[in-house]
Amino acid sequence: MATSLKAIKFDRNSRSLHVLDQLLIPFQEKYLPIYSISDGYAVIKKMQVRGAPAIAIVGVLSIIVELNYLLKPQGAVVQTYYDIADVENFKNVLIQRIEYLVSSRPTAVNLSNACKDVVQIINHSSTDSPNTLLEEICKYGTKLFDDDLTNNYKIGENGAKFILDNLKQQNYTGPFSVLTICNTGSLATSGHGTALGVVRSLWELSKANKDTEPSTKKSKTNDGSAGDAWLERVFPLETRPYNQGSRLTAFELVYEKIPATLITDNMISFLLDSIANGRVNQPPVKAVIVGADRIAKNGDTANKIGTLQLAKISSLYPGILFLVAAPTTTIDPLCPDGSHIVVEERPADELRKVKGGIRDGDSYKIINIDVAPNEIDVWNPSFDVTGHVLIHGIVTENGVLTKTDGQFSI
Ligand SMILES: CSC[C@H]1O[C@H](OP(=O)(O)O)[C@H](O)[C@@H]1O
Repeated sequence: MATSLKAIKFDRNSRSLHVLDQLLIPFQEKYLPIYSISDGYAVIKKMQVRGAPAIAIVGVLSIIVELNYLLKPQGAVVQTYYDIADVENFKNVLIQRIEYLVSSRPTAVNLSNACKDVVQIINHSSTDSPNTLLEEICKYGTKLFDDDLTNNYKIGENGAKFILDNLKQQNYTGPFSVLTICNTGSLATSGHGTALGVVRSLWELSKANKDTEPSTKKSKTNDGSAGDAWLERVFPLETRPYNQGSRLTAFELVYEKIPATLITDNMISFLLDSIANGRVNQPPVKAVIVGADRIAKNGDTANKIGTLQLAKISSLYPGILFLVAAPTTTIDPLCPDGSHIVVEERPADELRKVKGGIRDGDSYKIINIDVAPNEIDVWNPSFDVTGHVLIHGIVTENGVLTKTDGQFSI
């Protein structure tokens, strides 16, 4: 299978949108055309597209492709939602369809923030021309896409330097490992990633420490002096029940040739114990880097289910940084703390069944298999909320937020 890592393909001339069906990764690479807000809702709801930044981008681009088609002669004939001749009706119906889009996944704030921005554009636009409104929304959507990629590289560098600087302050030298959960890479964003973007940048930045003699070290930490530690291995968690870790993050790490060892979500404690007592001969874990779907004003963070457990366990091991990596668009200043975050619950069958691939020649056939009795009740929260007390830093494109007297000032 090709190793394309682009989750989203948007042609800015034709304004056509295609998304990678992530339910099929790593077994098949298939791009799905998106023609409308309804298509955007469907791929986000089904998690064919997932990742807080990616769903915001696809959401806004689906608005653009809907309007772009609707405002063409052939589109006007088949559309059934809008009365283009009545601008107020047009705007009101468009806002209603955007509100429907936001309901696809309630926890990640990026989608609702981006859609709020588009509604602002609609409500404050001075134009009565749907075509002019389309151009205004298109300008916003392409900037959202471009800014996400730019921000991810900044997040990556800020996080990598923070980790290396922290290790230098600990006088730690040599190889180290990191843990991560879910998928927060190119498949969850416009590219590079957030937490996995920190891993990518850490791999590049610290490689210099591994490859050169102390006297000629090139890698720089925040204080500008050469660092003496380097990333040796990544431990991605499988991340049941959707398996973003085993299917998506493992795929990205193999693609990047970054050494990685996949573990199940229930191996965290034994891995950390086994490294500490020498049962497992791997470099010590010195950082846990996770993504975010919504960061409250006090730093409490909603992220993939399993993140809270990872934070609690790693807090028992001295010297392990627990970092959240996310663009500032994931911060919700209107949410005072984690108790106010709505946690999406997903369909029971996503836990009772597992999707996998059966080799079929040089390709795979996708199958669903039952892994639990159909009659069993299921609780399937897609996220959990990690208290700010367990978080050492929040890595953003503007720098790393840290606590003073135990409190974040966001
Ligand atoms: C940079 S992705 C942020 C966030 O989104 C993922 O959730 P999902 O796969 O359900 O969309 C996961 O929680 C990531 O940490």
